[in-house]
Amino acid sequence: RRWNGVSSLMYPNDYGPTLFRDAGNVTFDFIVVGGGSAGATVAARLSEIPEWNVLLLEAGGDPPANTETPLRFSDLMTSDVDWTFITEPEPHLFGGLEHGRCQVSRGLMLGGSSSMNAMMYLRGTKRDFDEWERLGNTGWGFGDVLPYFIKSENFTGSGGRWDAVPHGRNGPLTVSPLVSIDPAYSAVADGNRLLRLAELDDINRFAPPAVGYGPMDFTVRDGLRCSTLKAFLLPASGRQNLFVAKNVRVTQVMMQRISAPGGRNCTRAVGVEYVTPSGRAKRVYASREVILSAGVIMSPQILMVSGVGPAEHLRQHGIRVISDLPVGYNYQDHVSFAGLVFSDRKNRSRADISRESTDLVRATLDLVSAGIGTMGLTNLVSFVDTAAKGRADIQVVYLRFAYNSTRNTPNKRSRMSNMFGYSDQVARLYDDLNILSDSVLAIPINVDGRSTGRVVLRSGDPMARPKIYTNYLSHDDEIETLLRGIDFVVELSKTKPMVDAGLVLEPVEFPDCVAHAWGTRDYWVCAIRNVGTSLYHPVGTCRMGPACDHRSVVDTTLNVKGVNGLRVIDSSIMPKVVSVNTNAATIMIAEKGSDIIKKFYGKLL
Ligand SMILES: Cc1cc2nc3c(=O)[nH]c(=O)nc-3n(C[C@H](O)[C@H](O)[C@H](O)COP(=O)(O)OP(=O)(O)OC[C@H]3O[C@@H](n4cnc5c(N)ncnc54)[C@H](O)[C@@H]3O)c2cc1C
Repeated sequence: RRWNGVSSLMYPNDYGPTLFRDAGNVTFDFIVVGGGSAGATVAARLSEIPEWNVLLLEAGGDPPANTETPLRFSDLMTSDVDWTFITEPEPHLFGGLEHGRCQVSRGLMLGGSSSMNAMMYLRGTKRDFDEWERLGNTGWGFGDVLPYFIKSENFTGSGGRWDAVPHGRNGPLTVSPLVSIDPAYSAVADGNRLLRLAELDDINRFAPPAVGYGPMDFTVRDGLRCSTLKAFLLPASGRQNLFVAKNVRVTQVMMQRISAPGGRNCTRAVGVEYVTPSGRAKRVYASREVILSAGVIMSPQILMVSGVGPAEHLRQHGIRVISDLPVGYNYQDHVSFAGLVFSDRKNRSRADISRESTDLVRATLDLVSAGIGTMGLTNLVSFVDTAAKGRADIQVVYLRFAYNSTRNTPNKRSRMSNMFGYSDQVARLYDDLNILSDSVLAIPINVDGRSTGRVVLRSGDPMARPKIYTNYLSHDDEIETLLRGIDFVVELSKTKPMVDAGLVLEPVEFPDCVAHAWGTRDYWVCAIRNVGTSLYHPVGTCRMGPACDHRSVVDTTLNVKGVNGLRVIDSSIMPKVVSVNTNAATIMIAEKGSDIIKKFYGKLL
């Protein structure tokens, strides 16, 4: 076992070397592919059944120590533990992003994206899950999924924050209300109130629907990140029946034609092929099931190279078709606009700015070392109903960048390029402001989008990265929603608390949009298309649906249609993206998926 430098964690043993020696002779009951938000949870839950042997194969290794400190989460982006997928160029999009493409970060390590995300714990609304049910997914309505959110959760809030209806205390996933000492917190909150937003003390309380502003809860334990690795996998890793192999890239699911009773033939998943860290191809077998939890990009890729996907597309790449399914379609995400930058205390002397900024960073990090959770200003969120639909269509998150910090990153690229995929030219606009004072970004996110994109194979080679077409903003009303989100932030900038606090909205002019005057509608439309980007919530590429639904890949028990012994359990099964960040809903899917499997084999107590 290996010690983690920041906390006293010991990561699971690497079963890989033993597996590579014995492969061919070993069969497991279940093979779980990918140890991310979903996969780590599924592997841990299935291994609760002592007579099941569970093998977890993860392409990455242990998370580095800097994954632990919440405020440092953006250091991980585009690092060695990020897959850093890049989309294809698309007309009218991404002009201000590097190479005209959009970055899609995903964790490449145990815990997957839960080891690199911003830890915001938001579940989604009642309406989100009732919509899944309305689409034919019986058993996935709000009343069905709520118990699984509660089952996971160890909510640390007390006093007025404890509410036994939506929250749980007995689960492994620590969810904590955080503390912020950032002075901008109250200015932004007071500004929100003046814009007639209600103050919410618990955004995961589902009635009434969350429209308003308030503090978020985070997957943070004692001031440090609580990934699914930490919550689920580590406590289970002493079990004799759970085997975790690291740095193992699964390339394909192995299928076998079998004769079923009654003379019917069917196809069954019998194991996986994988590549060892030294590049050798190997096989390992599963007697019961293979479970794909490789996430929204890689689960569809593995399916397609294994013969499960759109028939014509597979044939184009010379792949024999086993089940003709719409794998890779229904790519859904939340488009965000990080082009609204406030300078903080710019009118002060440079020496004062530098000292105050350093003091705030130090005091905030001292909270972490005292075991107190903080994400600074990021603790705060707004959900705005910009079109009076009775539900939020815009989420606004607020991020502070300390004075002269955006250029100081581990990989020497601007933090703006690492976080948002900005081109050097665009990132420089932010860096130039940041050497004058702290910067505060208010980022409107469209949580009510309709566009769907697609993940397709680049080639039949399983090691090739798939192509991603986002198709963002293909409906005009999606631009309108973001425009109203921008309006909200512009109005916020004019409120007295913001003005008094010295938070000044800067006229950041993106080079491709200088034909329009900053602040005009035409300017914002141009800017949205130019630098509008992912906030890393893509889902949906192995869509769940009822048996008769030709748009879906898995049924409501998460079985891949047309193949026995193969399920997908991760964020890719969402039929529709939830209207908030996607980690909590993914963990819920993993919890419910694990119970579905236990029930199928008569093991659910
Ligand atoms: C930078 C960032 C910030 C985010 N912030 C938030 C937030 O604050 N709150 C929130 O709710 N959501 C957030 N999200 C989104 C959320 O983390 C994801 O929706 C969620 O983690 C997805 O879970 P998953 O299990 O589907 O995939 P992942 O967690 O990505 O797991 C997939 C795993 O499979 C492994 N894998 C892939 N291919 C293979 C293969 N061929 N062989 C073996 N292993 C493989 C990967 O390495 C990875 O470990 C963020 C995401 C990112 C990237």
